[in-house]
This record gives sequence, C-alpha cells and structure tokens, in this order.
Amino acid sequence: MLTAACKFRNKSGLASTTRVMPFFLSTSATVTPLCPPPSPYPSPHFRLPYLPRRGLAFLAAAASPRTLPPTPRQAMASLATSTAAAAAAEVTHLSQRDAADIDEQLMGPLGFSVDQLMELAGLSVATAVAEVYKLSEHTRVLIICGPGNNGGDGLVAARHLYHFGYKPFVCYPKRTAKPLYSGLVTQLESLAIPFVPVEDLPQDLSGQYDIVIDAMFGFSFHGAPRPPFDDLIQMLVSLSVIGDSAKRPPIVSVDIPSGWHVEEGDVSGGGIKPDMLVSLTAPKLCAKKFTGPHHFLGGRFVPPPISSKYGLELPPYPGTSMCVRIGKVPSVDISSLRENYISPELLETQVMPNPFDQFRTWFDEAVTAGLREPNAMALTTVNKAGKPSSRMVLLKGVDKQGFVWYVKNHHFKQLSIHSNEPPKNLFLMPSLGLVQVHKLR
Ligand SMILES: NC(=O)C1=CN([C@@H]2O[C@H](COP(=O)(O)OP(=O)(O)OC[C@H]3O[C@@H](n4cnc5c(N)ncnc54)[C@H](OP(=O)(O)O)[C@@H]3O)[C@@H](O)[C@H]2O)[C@@H](O)CC1
Ligand SMILES: [K+]
Repeated sequence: MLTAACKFRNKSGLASTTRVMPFFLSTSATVTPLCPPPSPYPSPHFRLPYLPRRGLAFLAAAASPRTLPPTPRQAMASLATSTAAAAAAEVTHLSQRDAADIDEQLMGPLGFSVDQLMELAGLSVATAVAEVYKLSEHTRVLIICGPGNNGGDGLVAARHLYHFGYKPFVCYPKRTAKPLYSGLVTQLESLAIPFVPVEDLPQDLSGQYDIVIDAMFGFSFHGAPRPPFDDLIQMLVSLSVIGDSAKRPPIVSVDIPSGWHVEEGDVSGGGIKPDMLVSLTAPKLCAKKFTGPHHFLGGRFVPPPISSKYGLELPPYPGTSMCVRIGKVPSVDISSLRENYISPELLETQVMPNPFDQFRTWFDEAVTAGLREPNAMALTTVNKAGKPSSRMVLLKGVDKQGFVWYVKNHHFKQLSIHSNEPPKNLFLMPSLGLVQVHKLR
C-alpha cells in the first residue's frame, strides 16, 4: 500500500514546499481533449442537502425536460437556495399519536419486528454521529439509555460506535428484563464496553467524555421525568449551558430531546439543548423547536404504505447512507478546518521510473480508497499574454501517450493549450495524502 509522502526531493534538488504537496511529478504527455462530454450529471455520489419539492422543481427547470439531470454547476448554483429552503423544509412532523400508530403498523401488518427496527434505528444514530463528530477528535462517547425502545436504540448505537472505532460507555440505570434488551446488554459486555452506574458519573461530564448521547426517552415520554432520569436530564442541562461548544462534549438526542414534550418541545425553556438531533422514521412535532446545528433523519425503513397513509414528505437518503441531514447546514469556521498530514517520507528511489505507471498505481489506490471523483483534475493553461487560468475537468483516460479529458467545444477554444507554456493538471487525493501535479506537453 502506498502511503502518504511529506517530502520529496527530485534529481534537480527541488523540494516540495507546501504541507499538502508531498509529491511532485513532472512529466511529458500529449494532451488529448475530447468533446463533447458524454456523461450526464450528477454522478450517483454527488450529494446535496435535502431539497424540498420546490427546490427540486427549481433544479428540474434548469435541466431540459426529461433529458439530463442538472450539471454540478447548476446544482451548486441552487445550493444556497436549497440550503436556506431546507431550513424550513416541508418534512412531515408527526404527532405523538401518529408516531405510536406507525410503530404499531410497522410491527403489526407490515411484518417488522422490534429488534429489526431498533437495529436500523441504532445504526442510523451511530452513522449520523460518526458523520458529524469525527473519531480523530471525539473518541469517548457516553450513551445514557432509558427504560424503553429509545434506550434500546442507544444500546444498539453503542455497539455500532464501538465497531466504528469509538470508545463507548453506557449508563443504563433501569434495565428491562425482556430478552431483546438483555441480549443487547450481553452483546455490549462481550465487547468489554463499560456500564457506568449513575452514581459513578461525574457531576461535570465535560472532562471525561467527548460526546454524550441522550437515549433516555422517545415518543412515549409523558409527564415529568422520574428518578433517576430527572437528575440525569439536569446533568445534561448543565452541560448544555456551557456556552463554548469547544469546551464541552456535544449532546446528541435520539428521536426526542429527553424531557421535552413530544409535540410542544421544551415548554419550560429549562430543558436539554442538544447540539444534534437524530429523528427516527420522521421528525416528531417537537423537532420544529430544535435549534441546534445538526438535525438528521434516520430509520431508513419506511415502506410506501406508511408514507402514503400518513402523507409523509421525507428527504431521500443519499446513496447507501443510513441517515440524511435535514435542516440548515451549519456554517463552518474555515480556519478551524485542519488535517494532520503525518506520513512517512517518500524517497525518489521508491517511485516508479515511469511516471505513467506511478500515476496509474496511485489512481487505482484512490479509486479503491473510495475517493469521490478521483478523476477530477484542475487543468491550468496559460494564454499567449501569459495569463494563467484553471478549470476543473474530468480525466477520461491515460496511456503512454498522455492524458485524455473532456471539454465542451466552446470551452476547448478557450483552453489556450497551443501557447508556449504546456498545460498542467493536478489531482488532489487527500485520503492518500497526495497531490499530484503533471506537466502536459
Ligand atoms: N417505528 C418507530 O417509530 C421506531 C421507534 N424506535 C424508538 O422507540 C422509541 C419509542 O419507544 P417507546 O415507545 O418504548 O418509548 P420511550 O419513550 O423510549 O420510553 C418509554 C419508557 O419510558 C418510561 N417513561 C415515560 N415517561 C416517563 C417519565 N416521565 N419518567 C420516567 N419514565 C418515563 C415509560 O414508562 P411508563 O410511563 O410506561 O411506566 C417506558 O418505560 C422512539 O422514540 C424511538 O427512539 C426505534 O427503536 C425503532 C423504530
Ligand atoms: K432521547
């Protein structure tokens, strides 16, 4: 397996100077642009936040009728619109009654078992958590489980998080004697996942855990929380009042923020303020009051009879994902984005003598590693006046004669590849720790 490089010195003594450019490969190649581009967009992996119907209509109008789906450019142009619209998305919110009805139908005439649904729900929670809170920065996860199925979702999520590489701790003070629950506990014990008694929890959870998952109560919650959940909820309330989210573990609520009224939300205003909510099957009415940065939907099992009976408007799940973000995508502090490019040194003696063979090896690794569109490359050309310009194109082939990519006819005229300065292409393969630069001739 080829690993990342952090420093490379070529024969002429040139060293790469940036942290993200571990390897500089310069070669001669023939440029063969083909036109027009043959493949419609977007690729199956192109991923946008959920677009409510109006947003989809906007995109559909941008594409010619019944022909091509929108190109990435068209899709990106509508991203701001769709993102804002998604905040007020027309996702169906369920009443407590409907949520319980759906539960009954799924596990009655529709043939599901509670184990199945719980497994899918818990898996959704784990994948949503992993999507937002990266393992590199959030390892220790405390899962507080209640006495019902919401607690069961928490037990399942703990198991999946363990297998994803997290270090779960489970607080499960009111165990249910049913075989489903004792089985879930046995599974966690077999993974040596610690069960923490309530009295052993520190009053301030922020020092010991990187994420706290609230799986205490779901849609059957009613009245005021009884012991010991009253204290546990208060513990999470005190956590959520620590303003600086960087100094405390984020709180992830499963289906309902525990203690909230299932339909009216945080009625007193003194309840948990989770950073993330993973609604299951469909959001409940209280989710309209959720103001945290991350709202996801999980429970990818809703069959058409349920959707049509309850008129459910739910976002499509992308690809094979078990969860989908709903609501506004939070704005990111760009300066806080960082990756540690720690990798072994790559020596000139370790690279293949033929740069095309080397490119092919790295490219195959990029595909195997699951990079999205690894054939996307920045193509830079310089016009006769010496003015450089870059654009993203898709590589469509490579052989000993050079690289082949597609551009539209009128774009081809603007490429200026007949100037003295040969064009260069650049591939970014971050998960391999690679940036490859090729000089084309
Ligand atoms: N199809 C779906 O939608 C799916 C749903 N799934 C999940 O199931 C969840 C709903 O599960 P659920 O019905 O077991 O209810 P949930 O809220 O977990 O707990 C009820 C327990 O809490 C107790 N309790 C209630 N109030 C209390 C209070 N004030 N203070 C203290 N205790 C209180 C109550 O006791 P009781 O009042 O009955 O004595 C009972 O023991 C749902 O939100 C979702 O997470 C997924 O697993 C699969 C697919
Ligand atoms: K909950």
